[in-house]
Amino acid sequence: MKVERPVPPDQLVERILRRELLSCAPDTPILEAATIMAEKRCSSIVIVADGRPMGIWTERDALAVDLGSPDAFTKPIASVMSTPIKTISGTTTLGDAGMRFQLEGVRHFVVVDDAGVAIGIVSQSDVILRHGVEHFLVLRTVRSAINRPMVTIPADTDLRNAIAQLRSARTDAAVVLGADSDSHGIVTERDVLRLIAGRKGIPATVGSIASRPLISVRHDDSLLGTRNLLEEKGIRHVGVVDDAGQLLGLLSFSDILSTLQYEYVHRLDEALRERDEALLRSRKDLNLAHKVIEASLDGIMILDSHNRVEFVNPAFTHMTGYAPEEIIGKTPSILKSGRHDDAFYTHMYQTLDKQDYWQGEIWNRRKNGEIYPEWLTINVIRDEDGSVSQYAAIFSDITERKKTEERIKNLAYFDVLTGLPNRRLFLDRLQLAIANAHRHGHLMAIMFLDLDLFKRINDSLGHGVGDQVLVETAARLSHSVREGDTVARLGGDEFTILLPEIEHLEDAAKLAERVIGQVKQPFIIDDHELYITTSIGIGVYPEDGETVETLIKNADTAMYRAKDLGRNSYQMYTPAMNARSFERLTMEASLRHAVTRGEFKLVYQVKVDMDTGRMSGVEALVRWNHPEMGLVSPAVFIPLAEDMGVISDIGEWVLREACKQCKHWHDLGLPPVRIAVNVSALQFRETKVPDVVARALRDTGLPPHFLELELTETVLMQRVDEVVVVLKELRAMGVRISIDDFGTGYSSLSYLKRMPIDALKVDRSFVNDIFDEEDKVTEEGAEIVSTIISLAHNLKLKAIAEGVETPAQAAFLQSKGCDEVQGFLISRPVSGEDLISLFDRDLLPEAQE
Ligand SMILES: Nc1nc2c(ncn2[C@@H]2O[C@@H]3COP(=O)(O)O[C@H]4[C@@H](O)[C@H](n5cnc6c(=O)[nH]c(N)nc65)O[C@@H]4COP(=O)(O)O[C@H]3[C@H]2O)c(=O)[nH]1
Repeated sequence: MKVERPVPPDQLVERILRRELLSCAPDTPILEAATIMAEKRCSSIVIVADGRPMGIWTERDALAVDLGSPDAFTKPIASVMSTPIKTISGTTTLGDAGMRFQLEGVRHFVVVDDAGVAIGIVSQSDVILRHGVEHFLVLRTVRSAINRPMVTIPADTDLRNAIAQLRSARTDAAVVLGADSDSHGIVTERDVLRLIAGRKGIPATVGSIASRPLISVRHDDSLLGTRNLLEEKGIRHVGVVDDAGQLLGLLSFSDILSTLQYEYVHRLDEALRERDEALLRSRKDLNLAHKVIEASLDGIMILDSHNRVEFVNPAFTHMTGYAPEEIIGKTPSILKSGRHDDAFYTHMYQTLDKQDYWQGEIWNRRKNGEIYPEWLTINVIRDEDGSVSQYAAIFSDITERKKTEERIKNLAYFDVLTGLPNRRLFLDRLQLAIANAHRHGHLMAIMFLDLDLFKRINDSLGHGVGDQVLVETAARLSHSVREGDTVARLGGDEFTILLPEIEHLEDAAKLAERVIGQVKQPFIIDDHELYITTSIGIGVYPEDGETVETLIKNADTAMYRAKDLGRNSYQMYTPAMNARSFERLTMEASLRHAVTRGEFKLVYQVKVDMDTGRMSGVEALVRWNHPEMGLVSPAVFIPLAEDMGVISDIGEWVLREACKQCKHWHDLGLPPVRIAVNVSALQFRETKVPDVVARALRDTGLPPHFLELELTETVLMQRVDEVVVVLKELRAMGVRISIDDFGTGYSSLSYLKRMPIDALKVDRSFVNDIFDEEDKVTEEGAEIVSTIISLAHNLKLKAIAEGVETPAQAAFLQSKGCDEVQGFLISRPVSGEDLISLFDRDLLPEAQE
């Protein structure tokens, strides 16, 4: 009995069958069949006709042969074989085979192939012993395996009688009793078979064929040792003796098997139950996996080992546009976008080969031709033997993600409104340009640009128009520069130009002139014709700074210098400028406290009635008397105050002070005069002007019709309807309204008509342009002034000219019907005290002459 290496229960019977099948034809004489079996020490022979097993004849059947009848040995085996024969397919698993042995109560199956041809035999012991029994046998004693009564036959018993006893006891062996225990022997079915095969005549008593001595083991020996003994001796039975050496019974190999059988069947049941549970589990798992794959938002594609599509899920179809039937059986190359070269795919397959895994971004093509990016993961699925069985590809469409990334990148480096590089990108490029210039020893330059009075456009025409101006400016700047130069927007109306390489300083200056010329061209936006100018500061590497910070600071300073010097121009940086910007900083700090510290004062400039030559009114002009800097011009600090958000405080102080002064003149008994106060556009927007005015009038006691507010044109074009309401309110109080600097803004006739105003003030730049340097009337200057005057009259408004410096200008204005004039010709702005001397006098120069 050979115990083989344990074989798993899902292995097939064909792996363990014994292929030397003892077989014979149906007409084989019993004698011959018995001889074959005895020689081969085999317990059965299969009777085969045309290759098919018909029946079986076993050692047990040999007991049925009538040994007394000589014909019995020559009878054909077919007449005594057991039939039908039980067969089992070679592809049955050992687990299932074990079950069949148990259920059908047989000890052998003839193994057949698919065509039913006998290919071998398998016994129950073959199956059981393949399952690894040592650990079990070692624990059991011999006594526990004895499960049937011992048959004993005295040695002198007639042989045929003895065989009959074996048959009736349904046992394969019996103890042949000798005179004492040492002379006991054993007789088995095999002995009977040998007798038939021997053809030597039949002995009379069983004692003559018994094998002696009867090999015995002790009752408490382990079954494993006994099994080994049986194997070693090549026998199938042993006697079992107790401690006293008394024979207790016979133990056969099949007894050991029966003992094992219970355990085996138990284990088999357990294995089967486990298998069923595992099957159920895996069926559930499969079901779950199927549902997950179907519902997955990721596209899933399974390819066979030849790279042909086996399966795709609905998400695949959704993303690629290919229905399963359109792609199954094809290779995935149908999805190729053409964006990747062969090297890309080669690398992918090499990685898959090496690592069984590839992940990355890939561009594919949908059925509609659209190319899209996907994030793809491919896993190689291998068989147990390691060969590739499938590829599983899982992917998601990352079009949106890529767009977002792109947007984020753009947001990080580009200005959303104009599409120009933003501050960060500009700084990156500047850093690079400095390094390059340093390495190659060449010059480079940056320009800082700021649109002059851009705030006015925003304030008057709204941010929509302002934005369009910025976009158009960006385009003009981009067209003005060379390839390789960078135009960037730093924010608001601030732009920069980076010239990474210039030969001479003049190159930068020339570009600045070109840019100024470009920006000066009219902007046509939403029916508005806008005239814009720009101030530019230039910083050159290495003269004006060798680091990003100093270059930027100095170009910025140069730009402010350009603005201070009258805008619409450029300035190259000079070290002296830094002193100025320092000045600006100090000025900002002091301006915050100027009102509370009482550093402001008002001066007054008269307006003269052209018809009478008498004072018709007075304009209050603010002055800042800075403790260190001295008198600072409002043209400098008013824009600063607007930027800093302190204009309304200053404005309110001016208003109260002016009203107080005017009331004071009245109280002095001087001829009652009207006082005009400037209100900045920002102040107009930020405060409730009628409330502030009402408070100032009430607190000072000045009657409202002696107060006039001078508003700039830009005020009129803020939210028009609201402005009209406020102006009407002021007019209803009795306050007069005039429009200052008329002609420099963008007011249209239709707006003007709707505005409740009293006068237009012709800007002094136009008055200045009436005559050229040789005192000749200029066509254009004269024309503009005449037009404004007639416009005012057409609208039933007074026309007032400011900045009148010469008698000729005054005469011209008078000839055009201008109602009032104001200017150095008549009087510079003077203190409230000094103004007293101007009352009640003819102030026009002709009258003086
Ligand atoms: N070249 C020349 N200039 C003349 C002549 N006659 C008068 N001026 C100047 O022209 C400016 C007239 O005031 P504006 O156009 O309202 O222009 C004012 C006004 O817009 C603003 N401003 C002055 N005071 C105030 C104020 O109290 N509040 C507000 N919001 N702005 C003020 O500052 C601007 C400048 O004021 P100022 O420096 O006082 O300058 C004054 C005045 O000194 C002349 O014949 N020739």
